[in-house]
Amino acid sequence: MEKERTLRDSVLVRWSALGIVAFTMMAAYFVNDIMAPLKTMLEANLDWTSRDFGFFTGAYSFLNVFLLMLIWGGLMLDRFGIRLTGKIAAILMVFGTALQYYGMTANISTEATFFGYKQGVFMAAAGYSIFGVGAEVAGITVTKIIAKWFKGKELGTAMGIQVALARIGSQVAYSVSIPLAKSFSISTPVLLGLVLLVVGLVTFFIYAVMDRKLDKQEDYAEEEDESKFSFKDVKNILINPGFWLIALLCVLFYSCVFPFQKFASELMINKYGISDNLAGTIAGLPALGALILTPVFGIYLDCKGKGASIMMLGAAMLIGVHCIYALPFITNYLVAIILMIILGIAFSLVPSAMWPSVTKIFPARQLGTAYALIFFIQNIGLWGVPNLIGWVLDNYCVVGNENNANLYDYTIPMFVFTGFATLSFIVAYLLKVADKKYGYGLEKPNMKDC
Ligand SMILES: NCCCC[C@H](N)C(=O)NCC(=O)O
Repeated sequence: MEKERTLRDSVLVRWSALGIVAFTMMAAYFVNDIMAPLKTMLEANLDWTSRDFGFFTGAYSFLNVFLLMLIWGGLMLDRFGIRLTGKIAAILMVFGTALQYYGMTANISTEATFFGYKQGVFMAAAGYSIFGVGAEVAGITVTKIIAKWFKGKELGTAMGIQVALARIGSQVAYSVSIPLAKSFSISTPVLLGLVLLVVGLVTFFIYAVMDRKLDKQEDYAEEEDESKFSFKDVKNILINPGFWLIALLCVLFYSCVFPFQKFASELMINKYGISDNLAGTIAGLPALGALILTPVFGIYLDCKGKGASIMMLGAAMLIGVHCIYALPFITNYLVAIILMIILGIAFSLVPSAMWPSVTKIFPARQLGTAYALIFFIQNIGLWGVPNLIGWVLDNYCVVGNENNANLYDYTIPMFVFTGFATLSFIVAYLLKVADKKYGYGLEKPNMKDC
C-alpha cells in the first residue's frame, strides 16, 4: 500500500519549516556576536575593562558548563520533545538578551560591584549566560528538527544552509555593530538583536504548529528517534578514544576561532590602524568565508573524503594565521585582511570535516548524546579562553590610553592562540593515527556515488 503523503513530502512546506527555524538561529548568532566589535567603546563609554569583556564573553558558556545546562537541555529535548524545548530555548534567549540590555542601559553606579565585577557588567553577563543556554539548546533542537523533516531527503544540504544562514547572522552583527552604536547608542545593537530574537520566538511558535501537524500525520514518536540523549550510552562514548580526540580538537579549534573573533576588532584597530567602522566587518570575514566555502568543502568531503587530513590542514593554517598576527613587526592592514580570509578557509575546512566525522565514529543511536557531550566540552573553551585573554590583556598588554579606552599590544594573546592552534594540530594528527588504528573511515568519502 502506498504511504500517505505528509507535510514533509511537500518541498515547499519542508523548506519553509527550515527557513522558519533557521531564522531563529540566525537571530541567535546575530546576538551572539553583536557585542564583540564594541569592546573599545565599552571601555570608553561604560568603563568596562578587558577582564570585564572576557568575563562577559565567556559568560555565554558559564551556565552550560557549570550547571551542565547543555546536558539537561539534551535530556529535555528527548523527554519533552522539540516544541516545548525549542519554545523554552527561544524564550531564554529573549529573556537573557533583555537582561543584558538592561545591564547596559540601567543607570547602575560603576562603583557598585557583585562578585568583584561592576554590577552593570555582572547583569549583562548574567543575561548573556541565560542567552547562551537558550542558544546552545536551540542549536541541538534545530539539528533534530532538520533531521526530522529531511531524513531520507536533502539532509546534508539543509544542514549546510542552516549553518550558512547562521553565519550571515554573525557577519551582519560584526558589520553593523560599531556603525549602529556610533549613530545611536552603545546599547542599540543589542536592542536590534532583542527585536530579531522576539521575531525568532514568534517564528518558532509558527513552526510548532507545523511540527504538531506533521506529528499527527506521521504518528511521530519521539521515543523512536535515533538521536536520543541517554545515560546508558554516555559510558560507551566516553571510553571511545575517537570521542576524546574529536572533543579535544573541537574545543581547541573553536577556542582559536570564536573567542579570537571577539577580540579581533580591537586587534584590527590597535595593531593595523584599521578604522573602527570597518574593523568589525574584517573581524567577521571568517563567517562570510565559511558561508561560501563550507558547502563547497562539504561536497568535496562527500565525494573524495580525506576528512582527517583536512582537519590537520585547517589546524595547520590556524597556527600560521595566529603566529603571523602575533609578530609585532608585521603591521600592514592588507596582511591582517589576508590572514582573516585564510582563517575563514580554515573555519570552513575543519567544521565541514569534523561534524560528519562524528557520524562515522558513533552509531546513529549515540549521535545525540555524542554531539551534546562534544558541545559541552567545547563550551569549556568558549568560557575559559575569553576570560584568560581578557586577564592577560589587562595585566600584561596595556601600552597606552586614548579617549578613555586602553591601547593594547596583542603579541602575548596572539601567541596564546598560536599555542592552542598548535595543540589542535597535534590532536588532529593523533585523530588521523587513531583513524588508521580503529578504522573509523574518516578518510573515506561520505557518499558512495558522486
Ligand atoms: N558563536 C557561536 C557559538 C556556537 C557554538 C555551537 N556549539 C557550535 O559549535 N556551532 C557550530 C558552528 O560551527 O557554529
